[in-house]
Amino acid sequence: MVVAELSPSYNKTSLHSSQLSFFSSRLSDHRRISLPRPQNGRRVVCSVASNQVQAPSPVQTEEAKTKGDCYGVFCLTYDLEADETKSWKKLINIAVSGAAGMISNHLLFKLASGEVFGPDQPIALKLLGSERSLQALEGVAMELEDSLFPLLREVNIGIDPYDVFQDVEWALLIGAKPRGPGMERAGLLDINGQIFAEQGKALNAVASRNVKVMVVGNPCNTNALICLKNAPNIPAKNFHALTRLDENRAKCQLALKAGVFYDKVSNVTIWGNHSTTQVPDFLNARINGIPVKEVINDTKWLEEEFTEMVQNRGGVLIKKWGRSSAASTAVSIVDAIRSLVTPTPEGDWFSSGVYTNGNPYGIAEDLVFSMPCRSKGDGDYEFVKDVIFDDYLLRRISKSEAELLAEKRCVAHLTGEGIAVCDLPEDTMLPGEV
Ligand SMILES: NC(=O)C1=CN([C@@H]2O[C@H](COP(=O)(O)OP(=O)(O)OC[C@H]3O[C@@H](n4cnc5c(N)ncnc54)[C@H](OP(=O)(O)O)[C@@H]3O)[C@@H](O)[C@H]2O)C=CC1
Ligand SMILES: O=C([O-])CC(=O)C(=O)O
Repeated sequence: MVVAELSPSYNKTSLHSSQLSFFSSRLSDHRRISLPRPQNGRRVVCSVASNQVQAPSPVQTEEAKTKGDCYGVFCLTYDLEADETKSWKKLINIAVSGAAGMISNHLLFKLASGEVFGPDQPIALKLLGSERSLQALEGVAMELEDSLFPLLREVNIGIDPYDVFQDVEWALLIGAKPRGPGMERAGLLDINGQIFAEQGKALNAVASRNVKVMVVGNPCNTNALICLKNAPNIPAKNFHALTRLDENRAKCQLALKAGVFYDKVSNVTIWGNHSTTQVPDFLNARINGIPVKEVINDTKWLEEEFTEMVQNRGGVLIKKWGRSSAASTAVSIVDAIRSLVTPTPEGDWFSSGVYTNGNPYGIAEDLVFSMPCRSKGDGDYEFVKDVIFDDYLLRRISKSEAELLAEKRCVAHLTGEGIAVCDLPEDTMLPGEV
């Protein structure tokens, strides 16, 4: 009996799910919770169907028949085709790791509301946690249930990336160990690198072949590099390290200095690593379409105060707030995804940490480096060609490049490139560590 194998947390979730009778008649719902493999290796997949009136009849579909260890009502699958969802797009699967963490707590609700992928895009959320967070993940799933999001068609929680990443079209990799007091950057690179090596392998094995991967967990550039190296069957171009928060921070500071609202600031690139060596580019940035240096006639402020303010913004916020940026990070993940699924406005661009092979800027190949990108809105992107450089910008970019090359040597054991040599030029900080 499957029921006998289930943990108390399972029962709690299933009970709760049955309370979904408030769901409108239009919203036939189908949710799954995949729990860790029990000791005997049998996987439990539970789906919970909920409806109030005129519900489509539950049917034993092929999928249901193959569910194996399902029990009673959890084996039922509703026929979504029979539902009033014909004007909706095909459901997409989105995995989120660190789903019980602070950033996810903001992000998941934005994803489920339609704010990210649009009001006609139903989604399935696949939440990846760990033994320590499984119960918290159930709490997250309960809050998602209680929010009655029409577009949220499935929620699946699990701790095995090979289950959770099955067929995902987007993987938002947020979970990572925070750097604790006294921990060297090399130690963080190794611990988190192992998480991302494992997740890269899992994506390679079971995700959609064109999955787009957004790495948020720090140190995100090198984590993204490790992840893509462990996923050779997925195009390296599909991996991103989140530097959009840095871009947003830079836009805010430029707007403040110029006395304009921040929607007037465009063409802001963050170059390099998501660390204190990152380079917010004021040379190519524009305010009201005019080069920033013509609007803010204060090179010393731009080179020193502005640059350091952006580089250190995360740390200053932690000192005030007592925890790292979570809401604004979630907003920036939304921005980063939307920049890939909607066409970039004419003449503008966005920053993302992407694979350097084929870049037109002379940046060393085989790194994940933040650069200016443009998208047609098809999930893909291209490098921006019309950017200019001066000595200051090149010098700063080289410093961030050197840091990422050193980080790469430090994780060679995780990228299949031999023995790691960890000789970091200086123990640089994450933006939140300063
Ligand atoms: N790129 C960017 O711009 C930014 C990146 N970040 C980074 O995003 C990540 C997540 O931040 P946030 O959501 O605030 O963090 P939280 O601490 O709230 O959540 C992090 C999650 O990471 C998971 N985790 C994975 N491995 C470990 C481990 N060994 N020890 C502890 N937790 C682990 C935990 O989930 P579980 O137990 O389920 O695995 C935890 O819920 C961090 O790495 C942070 O530095 C933050 C802000 C900006
Ligand atoms: O260091 C952290 O965890 C937070 C971070 O990346 C940021 O605020 O940019």
